Amino acid sequence: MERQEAEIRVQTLREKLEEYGYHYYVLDNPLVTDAEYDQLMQELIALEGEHPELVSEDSPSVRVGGEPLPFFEKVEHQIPMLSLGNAFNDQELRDFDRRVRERVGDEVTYSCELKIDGLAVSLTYEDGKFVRGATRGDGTIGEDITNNLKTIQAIPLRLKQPVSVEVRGEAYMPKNSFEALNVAKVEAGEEKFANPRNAAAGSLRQLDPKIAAKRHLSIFIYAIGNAEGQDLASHHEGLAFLSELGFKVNNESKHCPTIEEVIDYTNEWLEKRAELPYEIDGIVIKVDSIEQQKSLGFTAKSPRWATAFKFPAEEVVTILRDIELSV
Ligand SMILES: CC(C)(CNC(=O)c1ccc(Oc2ccccc2)cc1)c1ccc2c(N)nc(N)nc2n1
Repeated sequence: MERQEAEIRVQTLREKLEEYGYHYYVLDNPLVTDAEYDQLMQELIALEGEHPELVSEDSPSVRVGGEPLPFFEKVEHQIPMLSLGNAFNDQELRDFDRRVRERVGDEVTYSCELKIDGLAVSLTYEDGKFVRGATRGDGTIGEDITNNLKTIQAIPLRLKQPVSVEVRGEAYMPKNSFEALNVAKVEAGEEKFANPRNAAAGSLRQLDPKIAAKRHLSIFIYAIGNAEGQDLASHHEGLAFLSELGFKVNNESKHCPTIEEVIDYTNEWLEKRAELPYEIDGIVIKVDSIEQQKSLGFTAKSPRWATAFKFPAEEVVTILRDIELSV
């Protein structure tokens, strides 16, 4: 195929793969079969191999992973990745609500989200292009794992709007990928991973992105770092904005007008968590109003306007349920 024709075909393939990838990995709603997707990807990789001058760093082909790195560079988060305070029972949730009301008054509503049991990462986009991804690290300094994150199909290489934004999310390994990986580990005589969180962290710490590419990781985006730049009034508007940009946002989040509804939501998901295709270790509760978030501010390392309601480890709940059933 001569160059001009190849250039047009490469562009067409990129657009198709980007659209198909978005529907399959972000919307969980495939437009084509895996075989058709893989066939188009192999055609793109072959054409880029014949015409190296056509390769660009935001081509979908980078998702199969490039060359291994000797080590990971350190990177400083422009906006710190803060941690969350914890609540372990309903009373501690009511205490959180009381402290919030003491500062902002009684007109407060909450946004509740599933707390995905994975690895917190930060993604930086310039003019809509994915330019850097990093681990949380100590909240200020993380490790540059851009090449590994590019292999996560749910991470857009190009946003639907050419905005410069820094977002945070939880990279995770779905339960079925975790089970399959551990079967392969046992067959290879290797040590199994203890849980999907360790498996996701271990995959993203690989210096060879071709290994990360085979681990079928995914991600849910849950915060805009430089939210100051956007004129968003509420947290749930922020989540809608992230979704409009093309990010995968968890759709189980719920707007809860009162702390009693927050408590109902935590009980609902403590019961339903086993049905989810990924592991969660709790619920994150955030004051929904950005203005109220600003007046609540932060402690040394956490927002006063958010907390995490922690669930007991999943296997413990399973054993307890078995005991209850047996008596
Ligand atoms: C609330 C926040 C801590 C994110 N927010 C931030 O990291 C953050 C960081 C600086 C901010 O503003 C500052 C800017 C400059 C200096 C200090 C703060 C605001 C928010 C958080 C942490 C973990 C989460 C998790 N595991 N799951 C979900 N679903 N949500 C989560 N949300």
